[in-house]
Amino acid sequence: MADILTSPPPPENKVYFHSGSTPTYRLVTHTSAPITAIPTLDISQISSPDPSIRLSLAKELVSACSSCGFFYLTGHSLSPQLQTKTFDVMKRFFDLSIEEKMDVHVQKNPAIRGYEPRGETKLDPRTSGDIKESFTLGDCPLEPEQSYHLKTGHPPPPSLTRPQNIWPSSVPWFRAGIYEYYNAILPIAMQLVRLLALGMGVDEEGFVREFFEFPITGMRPLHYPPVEGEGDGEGNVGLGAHSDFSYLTLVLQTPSLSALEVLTPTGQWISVPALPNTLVCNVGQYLERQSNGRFLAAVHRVRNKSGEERYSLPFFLTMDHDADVEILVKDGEERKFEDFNVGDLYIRRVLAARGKHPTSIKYRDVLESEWKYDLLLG
Ligand SMILES: O=C(O)CCC(=O)C(=O)O
Ligand SMILES: [Fe+2]
Repeated sequence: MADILTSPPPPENKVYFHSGSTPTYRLVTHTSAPITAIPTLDISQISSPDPSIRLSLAKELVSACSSCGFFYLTGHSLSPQLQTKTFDVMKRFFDLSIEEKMDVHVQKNPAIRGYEPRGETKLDPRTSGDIKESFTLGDCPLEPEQSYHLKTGHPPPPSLTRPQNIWPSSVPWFRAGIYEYYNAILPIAMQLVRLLALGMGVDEEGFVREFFEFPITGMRPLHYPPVEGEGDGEGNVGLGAHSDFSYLTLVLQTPSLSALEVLTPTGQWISVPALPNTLVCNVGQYLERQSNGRFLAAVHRVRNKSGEERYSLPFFLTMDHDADVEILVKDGEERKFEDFNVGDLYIRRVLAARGKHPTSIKYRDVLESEWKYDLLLG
């Protein structure tokens, strides 16, 4: 079945963006009232013994995911100290010399993770490249910080012979600092998953067991230098318009700067300024699919016109790479997506998004239907 987002575009009322592989567009609707700001979900009462409080949070979350696909998250357990320390760690990393950073360049890692300098990616083809630098890491059963054995009850697969992340060995504080944040944000993302399950009317425990035992995760420290100009064309896009290749994304951004912009369902770009002690969260393509399009993988971009250096840290939660996902089609609803295997979909998107990487080149002549998540392991 054709993916609704990649079938031939109608003549007007559409916005183009990058979805990880093929050029994609989204129709602009004119039916709902315009959204001028994203909603806020305050989860400070998430552990309340009163089930009605959790249920009402779950309903708020479902409403945020279906109305705009983006929301602010407050009342979470990330301490202000950890947030400050994490920004410090990111700044120190990006302040290293380009030679030191290129030592962990993404091309040196078969698992397609590592450092990417300014201008190397181009999510919007009209630009000369995204004006940001980044460092990508992700799930790895071999890295002790991720407690694979504890989470799954079994040791890492013996076929896995080397770690999937690469780390700059001369600056151990970077790995330590990034993992401190990773291990604080993952449980918050899982709190949202449980709320979503409750909100969608499925059994929470079963949902987590089936899809989130040792999920695909990604984290990407980002540095955006300031850019000039009003237009969204060449030269001034930090990160081009895209929807996320995740289930849920939680972003920490430099406090008090405005740079992130979200495309509302009615087609307006709205600013999502950083608020103190507040995360920005969004629905990714996996959740959009699983929910049969009821939840929106909202399109967003970054333009840092603040005149200051901006740092941000998205945490991308996906699902277990071996999970088979059935689309939750409601009675009377038209099915919009095919059921899918998480790892197969993931690898297709990753290879397409990094076409010049040695791993992508190696598998270029292999049938796409034969690509498996294991490509990243080996
Ligand atoms: O920098 C940000 O605020 C957002 C980053 C983002 O959208 C991404 O990495 O997918
Ligand atoms: Fe994104």
